[in-house]
Amino acid sequence: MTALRIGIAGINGRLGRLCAEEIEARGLVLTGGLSRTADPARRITDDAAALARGCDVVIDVSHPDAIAHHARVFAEAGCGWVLGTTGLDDMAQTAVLAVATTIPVLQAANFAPGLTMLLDLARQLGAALPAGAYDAEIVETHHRQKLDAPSGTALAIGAAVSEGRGVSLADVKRVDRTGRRQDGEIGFASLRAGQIVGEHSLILTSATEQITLSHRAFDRRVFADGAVQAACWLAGRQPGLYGMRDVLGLTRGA
Ligand SMILES: NC(=O)C1=CN([C@@H]2O[C@H](COP(=O)(O)OP(=O)(O)OC[C@H]3O[C@@H](n4cnc5c(N)ncnc54)[C@H](OP(=O)(O)O)[C@@H]3O)[C@@H](O)[C@H]2O)C=CC1
Ligand SMILES: O=C(O)C1=N[C@H](C(=O)O)C[C@H](O)C1
Repeated sequence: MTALRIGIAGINGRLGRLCAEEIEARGLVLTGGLSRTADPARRITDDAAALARGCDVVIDVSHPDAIAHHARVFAEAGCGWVLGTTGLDDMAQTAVLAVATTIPVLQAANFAPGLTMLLDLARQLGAALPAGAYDAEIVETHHRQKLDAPSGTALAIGAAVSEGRGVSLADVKRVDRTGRRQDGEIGFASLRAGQIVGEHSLILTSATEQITLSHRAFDRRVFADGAVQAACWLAGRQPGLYGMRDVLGLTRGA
């Protein structure tokens, strides 16, 4: 059996570097990386197509502006795509969905297992606690270098609550909190400070009680570990769009 060949788009970034370490720690083959600055001595190319041709799976933790291009060239190369980059605009997200008919794509705003579980719980709470009685607010806190807001994870939590409520997040999402709160809104607040790795809370408040689901990542390795686990799981799968719950073998709960 030949060893799984994994590449990393965004290999010089905070998470990309840790994914490289995790691949090597597991004895897997790190084929190379993608950066805007090639470094052949470290097997780093600036050509996404060249990287993809030599890989079974590419872990993508790069930048939203690169995603539409990656979609095109990874589909041409026929490699698997573990996509953790967040902050995608509608065009990039549409490109991701389109190539998932050609190659296996695993998209996850958050590779941590605990957060994957939290999404299921958020959907259940959304379904159980009526929008007219329970106000949903999502608070996320990250390091000062983070580019996108709300975080991809916060949006995924909002989407899970919306799904439970049978509505589309786009119709109820509120980031600008000027004005009176309307029933059914899902509000987002983003804090940026220091080197905080990533914290998310979903707060549901009625007139008489409050329930909070919280997750705190205090070591970025939780994401690197999940990303590499996802790459191993994705290799050789049929084309399609997958998520971390598939990797964890979670079945749809009530
Ligand atoms: N799914 C998950 O669990 C997680 C997802 N993330 C997401 O992963 C992404 C990367 O995060 P992080 O590692 O902290 O970010 P970094 O900024 O540290 O790394 C991103 C890398 O992408 C490259 N890059 C920057 N701009 C561009 C561009 N315009 N086109 C192509 N490449 C570019 C840079 O490398 P170079 O200069 O070498 O080109 C940079 O090192 C973010 O979207 C973040 O939200 C982060 C943590 C967890
Ligand atoms: O940029 C980060 O750091 C993180 N980004 C992801 C997101 O936007 O949700 C996941 C994690 O919270 C860290």
